[in-house]
Amino acid sequence: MREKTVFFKWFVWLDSKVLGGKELNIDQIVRKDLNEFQHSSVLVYGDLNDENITPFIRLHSICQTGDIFGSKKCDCGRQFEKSLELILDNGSGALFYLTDHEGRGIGLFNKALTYLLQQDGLDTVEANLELGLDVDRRQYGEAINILGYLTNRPINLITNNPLKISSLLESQLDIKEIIPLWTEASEHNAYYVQTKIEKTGHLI
Ligand SMILES: Nc1nc2c(ncn2[C@@H]2O[C@H](COP(=O)(O)OP(=O)(O)OP(=O)(O)O)[C@@H](O)[C@H]2O)c(=O)[nH]1
Repeated sequence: MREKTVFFKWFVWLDSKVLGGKELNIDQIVRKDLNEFQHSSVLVYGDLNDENITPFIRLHSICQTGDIFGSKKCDCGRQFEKSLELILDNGSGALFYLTDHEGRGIGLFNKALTYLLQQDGLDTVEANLELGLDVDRRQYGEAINILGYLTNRPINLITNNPLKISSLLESQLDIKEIIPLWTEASEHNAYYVQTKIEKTGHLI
């Protein structure tokens, strides 16, 4: 754990769909009840446009159980901490916290249902399928758009996920390097991590 205090810039955005597709001014926006919407946001460290540093970018999918409650069933919480450490060590970068990605896009309630199935021995992929849900329905377009406002420079992407990489490459982002993000496996998440490697093709 770091002792040093570090400063980030923090940005949150609003999808115009939430405003009924209308252009509203701030006075009109504050009077709307936006509480029912989960908003994603991004922490920015250093200067993303510094020509001497390629920023490290992490698109982190929300995981209430792992990131907030510290569940060891998955590796999400430790990945969150480690990606921030990588960004700090690099000197510039951004961590997007994507709130419509819970459970790889199936939502928290359905993720809880998959946990019940996993208790009966199904793996994390089989459990989604057993419920008739996609294995992964996450979209990255919103984060990619916001990243475009922050920088047009090449980036290094922190991930092991091949789907994430292909989505970003399809959107013409200039990715210089993929920064792997494995954390120490424990007896609690070994099956989860193994499933990521064997079934969803996460890169070793
Ligand atoms: N459906 C489902 N989702 C889970 C489960 N455990 C964690 N998640 C979600 O998985 C998402 C993270 O996906 P991961 O596969 O761990 O990692 P990734 O984002 O694909 O890849 P990296 O960029 O390498 O971290 C988060 O949204 C978690 O809420 C589970 O058992 N079932």
